Amino acid sequence: MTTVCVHGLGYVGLPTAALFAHNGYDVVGFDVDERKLDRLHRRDLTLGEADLEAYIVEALEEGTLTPSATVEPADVHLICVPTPLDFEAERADLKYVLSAADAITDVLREGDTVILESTVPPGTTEGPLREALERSGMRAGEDFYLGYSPETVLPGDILHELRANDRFVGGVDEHSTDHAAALYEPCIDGTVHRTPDATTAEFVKLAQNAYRDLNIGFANEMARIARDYGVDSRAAIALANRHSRVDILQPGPGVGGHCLPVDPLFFAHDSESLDLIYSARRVNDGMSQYVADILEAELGSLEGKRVAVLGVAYKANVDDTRNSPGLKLAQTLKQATPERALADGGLALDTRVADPLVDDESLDLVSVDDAVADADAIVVATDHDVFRDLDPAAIRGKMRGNLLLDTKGTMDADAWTGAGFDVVGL
Ligand SMILES: NC(=O)c1ccc[n+]([C@@H]2O[C@H](COP(=O)([O-])OP(=O)(O)OC[C@H]3O[C@@H](n4cnc5c(N)ncnc54)[C@H](O)[C@@H]3O)[C@@H](O)[C@H]2O)c1
Ligand SMILES: CC(=O)N[C@@H]1[C@@H](OP(=O)(O)OP(=O)(O)OC[C@H]2O[C@@H](n3ccc(=O)[nH]c3=O)[C@H](O)[C@@H]2O)O[C@H](CO)[C@@H](O)[C@@H]1O
Repeated sequence: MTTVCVHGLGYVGLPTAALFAHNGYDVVGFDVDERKLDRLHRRDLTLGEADLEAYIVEALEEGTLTPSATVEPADVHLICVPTPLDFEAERADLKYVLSAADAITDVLREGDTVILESTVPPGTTEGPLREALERSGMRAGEDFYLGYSPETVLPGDILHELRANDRFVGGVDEHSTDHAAALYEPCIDGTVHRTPDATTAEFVKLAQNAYRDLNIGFANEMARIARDYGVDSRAAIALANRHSRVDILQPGPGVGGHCLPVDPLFFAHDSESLDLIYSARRVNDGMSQYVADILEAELGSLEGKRVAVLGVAYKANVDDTRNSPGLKLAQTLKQATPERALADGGLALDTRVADPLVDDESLDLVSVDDAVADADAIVVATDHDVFRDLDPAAIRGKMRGNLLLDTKGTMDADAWTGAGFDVVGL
């Protein structure tokens, strides 16, 4: 039986380990975080995706997936470790990838395959990763196989996308590409595309996320322009999308998560040709200030006002707050009352933040009821289903004011207007 060692059991590595374990491979999951391994041994999974949790637990129960605190020799090593970006330097921090490579070097045998799945700047597999692995004394493409295959699953729908998405696989030579592709082919329903080389596969991953960030940036710019013309941006976008060659995404309070605000900037690692990519980042990052400006315009002034921000998960129906637009908006609002006004005896803006899906003591969250109590305005920053179930009349009864600023276009505007709200969107 082919043995696989997965390095890094996070959002990407754990589902991937389970995928291989369910498809006839004998999988060891290695992570440097012993608490994570402990939780896996106790079957304590909190991924927020029930079908995925069941799938992982099944692999653990069947013994085809074994969590391990040591790196084991294996026919295949899959690297799924973090690749943070140093925003100032615009350089990816490859220390986790290189430390995984060092660990692999200790157990690497002739004929083994190493595949990097983490998102990285183009050239990482052919360059630093290859160099680190060849310290074993073996040559990539000759003594062992080396390739890159990006993960493209959408958080919120990971199990389905893990099996359904097409995959891109590029090796440092043709044999490496073939070995890596043959590994994934029996496990997924999507097509495995062989890319000309590893660098192209790395590039494709970044292109996908940069394109999505750009498209959302365009939608956000449309929303700003539409407001200037008194046009409903979402209605206009829906109509524009009726054209078979137009597919504009939706405006919102910013682009959050672990990937879209970060990955496009990986292109800057060894290129100075970025332009639109920076513009999209600027537009998307500017949305929290834009939403704060709309709020101020609608309320007349922010001084002494109470605002409820609903939603700090970075997107609908997840509990992940990394690069959260809702948190950034709350932060922007907290800094919104000018010091001058405060010095003149003015009152600061009181912002209260709620998200029933997020359980994080460091965030100072309150319940939705507490957030809206005596509030002048509600700003919806995440399109969770639970917010659509809120009762507008009951909420109106608790509030001082009647403004609903729905940045995601998710609430039933007629129902909220009917309950006495002024509903404003992006
Ligand atoms: N989260 C996503 O939706 C997503 C999707 C596609 C690609 N990616 C990319 O996949 C990579 C992993 O992301 P993630 O979200 O799974 O990260 P994560 O933080 O959830 O998990 C990474 C895991 O790696 C472990 N780790 C760190 N160094 C290690 C080492 N040397 N050896 C073994 N384990 C180590 C950490 O303890 C952690 O458990 C990143 O490059 C990310 O950009 C993420
Ligand atoms: C190309 C692509 O599809 N990549 C996906 C992406 O996953 P993600 O979860 O980060 O992506 P999104 O769901 O797009 O959310 C991001 C933010 O954009 C906001 N948004 C979204 C749509 C819209 O119309 N208007 C918006 O404003 C949303 O609220 C949220 O804040 O990266 C993963 C890791 O690389 C990939 O694996 C995964 O395939």
